[in-house]
Amino acid sequence: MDCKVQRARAAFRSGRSRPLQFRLQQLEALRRMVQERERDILEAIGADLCKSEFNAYGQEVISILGEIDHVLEKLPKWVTPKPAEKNLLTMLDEAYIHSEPLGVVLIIGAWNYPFVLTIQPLIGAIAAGNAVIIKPSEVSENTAKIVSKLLPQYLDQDLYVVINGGVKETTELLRQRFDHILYTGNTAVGKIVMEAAAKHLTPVTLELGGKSPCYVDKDCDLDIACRRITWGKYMNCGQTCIAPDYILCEPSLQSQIVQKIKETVKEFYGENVKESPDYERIINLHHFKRIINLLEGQKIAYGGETDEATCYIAPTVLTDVDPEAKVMQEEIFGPILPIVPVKNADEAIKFINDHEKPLAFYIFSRNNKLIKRMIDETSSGGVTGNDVIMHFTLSSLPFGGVGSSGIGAYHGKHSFDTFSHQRSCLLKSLKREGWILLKNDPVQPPTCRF
Ligand SMILES: NC(=O)c1ccc[n+]([C@@H]2O[C@H](COP(=O)([O-])OP(=O)(O)OC[C@H]3O[C@@H](n4cnc5c(N)ncnc54)[C@H](O)[C@@H]3O)[C@@H](O)[C@H]2O)c1
Ligand SMILES: CCCCCCCCCCCCCCCCCC=O
Repeated sequence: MDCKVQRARAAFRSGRSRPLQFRLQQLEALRRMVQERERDILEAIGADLCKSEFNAYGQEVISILGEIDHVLEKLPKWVTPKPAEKNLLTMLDEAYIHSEPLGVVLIIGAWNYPFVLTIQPLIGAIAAGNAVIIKPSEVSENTAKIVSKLLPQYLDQDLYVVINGGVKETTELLRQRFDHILYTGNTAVGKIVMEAAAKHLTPVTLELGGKSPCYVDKDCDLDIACRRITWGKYMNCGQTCIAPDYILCEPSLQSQIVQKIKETVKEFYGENVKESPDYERIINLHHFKRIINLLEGQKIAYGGETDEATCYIAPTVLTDVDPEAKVMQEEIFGPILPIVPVKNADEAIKFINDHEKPLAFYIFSRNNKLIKRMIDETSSGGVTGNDVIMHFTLSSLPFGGVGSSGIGAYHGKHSFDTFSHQRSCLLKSLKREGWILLKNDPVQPPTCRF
C-alpha cells in the first residue's frame, strides 16, 4: 500500500499531471471508459443494489457524463491565473491567483451510489492536476471491482490508483500522508478520517449524512409535492444521503399525504412493489435489521411489509410520529417516511433548528416568500424548493454539508477549487526603485524601504 501511494507521489512529482492538455486528455479517456464500458458498469451497480439498468444509468452514469462535459468545457478558463487587485505599493507589479494542484489526494467512496460517489470527486481531482488514490466502498463490491479493473485500462496507471479493501485496508491507508482527503460516508467514520488526517495536517472534505427535513406547506400543490417526495424518498430504497428523511406538516394534511403517496407508489412501481424492477433492496442484513428496528411502536399508515430473505422493505409512511421516537433519532437511510405534525412554518423552523444541521432541506409551497424565509431562518448543506434531490444534479451548485452533515463541498468548479491551492503570486517590477526609498533627511542617506 505504501508503495502504491509512493508511486503516485513520484508520478505527481514528475509534473505530468499538471499541463492542461494532459488533464483534458485524461478526462476524455474517463468519458470514453464510461461510454465504452457502460454495460459492465450498469451490471455491477445492478448487482450491488438490485438496481435496473435504467435507474443505474439515470442516477449514476448520466451525472458523470454531464460533469465530465462541464469540466472539459470550463477547465481552460479555471486554470487561467486570475489577476488580483493592486494597491499603491504594487501598482507597477503583477499580482495574480494561480490554482495549483495539491499533490496526492485520497478519495474514499460510499456504497449507496458507488460509481458516482467515487468517480465524480475523481473528475475534480484530475481537473485540478492531482495524483489520486481511489478507495471504493467494499460494501458495493461489484462496483469496486469494476472500477479497479477499468480505470487502469483508460487512465495513467501511476497517477490514478485504485485500492480496494475494508476497514483494515482503509485504516492502513489513512496512516499515509495525503495532501487532501475527500471522504463520503457516515459521520462516525468521518471523525476517524478527520483524526487520521489531523496527524499530517491534511485538509479534508467530509461528505456525511443526517436527517433531511421536508416541510409541506398547506398552501402547496399537494399532488406535485407527493409525487416528487415519493420519487426522492423511495429511489434506491431510501438509501440516498439527500432523501427527504421525514415530513413536517400541519396535522390535517397527514391523511391526504398518505393517500397521495400511496397512489404515486402504485403509479411508479405497480400493484406489487416487490415485483417491480424499479424498486431496489436494502444493501445488507445489518442495515435491514437496523431499519426494521426503527418501526417499533410506530403507527404505520401505509406499507410496512418486509422480507428478510431478500432485504425487502416496502415503501412505508408513518403518521403522528413523536419527535422523541427512535425513528427520529438517527438518519433512516431506508424507505420509511415519518410525518411529524407541526402547527405551522414557525414551529417547523424551530424543530429544524433544534436538531443537527441537515445535509438537505426541502420546502413545498406556492409562497416563494415563505420558502425564502425558511431558507433564511434555517441552515443545511443544500436546499431544493418544490422538489427533492435535484440540487445535486447542478454542477454549478456546491454539494456538501454543514455542521454535522459535512465539511467542504464539491461538484463542477467547486471540486476544482476543493482539490486546488489558491496560490497568491506577486511579481515585483525592478523599475523605479527610487520611488520606494524614504528620504527623511536631505543630508542623511536613505534609511527605509517599504
Ligand atoms: N454527503 C454525501 O454525499 C453522502 C453520500 C452518500 C452517503 N452519505 C452518507 O453516508 C452514510 C452511508 O454510508 P456508509 O458509511 O454506510 O458507507 P460505507 O460503509 O461504504 O463507508 C464509507 C467508506 O468508509 C470506509 N470505512 C468504513 N469504516 C471505516 C473505518 N472504521 N475506518 C476507515 N474507513 C472506514 C469504507 O471502507 C467506505 O469506503 C449515510 O449516513 C449517508 O447519508 C453521504
Ligand atoms: C435516462 C434517464 C434520465 C433520468 C434523469 C433523472 C435525473 C435524476 C438524477 C437523480 C440523481 C440522484 C443521485 C443522487 C446521489 C446522491 C448521493 C448521496 O447519496
